[in-house]
Amino acid sequence: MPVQETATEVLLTHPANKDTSVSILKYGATVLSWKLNGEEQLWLSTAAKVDGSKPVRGGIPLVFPVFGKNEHDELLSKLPQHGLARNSTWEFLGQVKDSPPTVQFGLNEKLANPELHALWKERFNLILTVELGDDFLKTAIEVENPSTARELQFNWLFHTYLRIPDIDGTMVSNLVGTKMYDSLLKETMVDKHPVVTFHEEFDSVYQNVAPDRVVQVVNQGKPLHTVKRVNLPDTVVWNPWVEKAAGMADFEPKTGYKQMVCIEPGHVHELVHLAPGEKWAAAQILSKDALNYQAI
Ligand SMILES: O=P(O)(O)OC[C@H]1O[C@H](O)[C@H](O)[C@@H](O)[C@@H]1O
Repeated sequence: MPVQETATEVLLTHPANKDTSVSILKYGATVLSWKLNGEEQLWLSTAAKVDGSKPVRGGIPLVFPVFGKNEHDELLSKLPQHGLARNSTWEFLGQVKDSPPTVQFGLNEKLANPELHALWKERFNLILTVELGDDFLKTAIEVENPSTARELQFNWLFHTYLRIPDIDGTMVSNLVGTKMYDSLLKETMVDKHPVVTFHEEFDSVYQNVAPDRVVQVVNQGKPLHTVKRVNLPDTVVWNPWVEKAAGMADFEPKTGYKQMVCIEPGHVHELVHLAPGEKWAAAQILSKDALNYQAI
């Protein structure tokens, strides 16, 4: 059975390879696991809540309509960090394609977590499409503004926790020369490092990354993850390191920061402005490609 649904999750198995699968929690429409030929590609905290009591720590949480905390926008500033999509239960819309197996989930203002929607009373229709290829995982989002009168303003981001063997010896490529906002220093600069490496907490928003730049996570010279973006200009890179991991109750094991790096394609530096009746679409594609140094 390529698609199995339980009360809380949807599991897709590739018809040509039973060891390639993806599981999605209806809460947050959060991808919890993506196995490629039996090998897990995503990091999920062993203390992650999957009972709907809080957003999932790991996998691919969905960030909408605000990334981080917005201090300026009159409407968005009332929402908690990262908005309401990751803490709302989405509707499973079913399978839309057999090959590769593809499913959809939907969220709108009626289904959204009512306490959070009360803080941001906009109308919206979201459709998440998850496609399990034999060598890739594609997550695509469509946002519709159903209002006939009001513009919809939002951020979107796929908060992807990638699994790595060790943060030492791991680097992230193809971001050199890109303007970045260092969220820890609260400074904007151009990253001149040929690759990103990790020695302490790292939290930066790379802005307007050229659309053809393919971000790769490389460990000991071996390309582990390739992240492609469709209509997502920004990329957040995050590793919490020792102290931040220690401060998160749902982050376990505490040494787990060594086994993960978040590469988060999004539209977060600026808001998307969506006119009444209009749609906006974007996607992330994860794969394991050969090394491709586009910029050093
Ligand atoms: O703890 P959360 O609300 O899930 O946020 C986790 C992280 O998300 C993003 O990567 C931000 O850039 C970080 O500043 C934040 O700490």
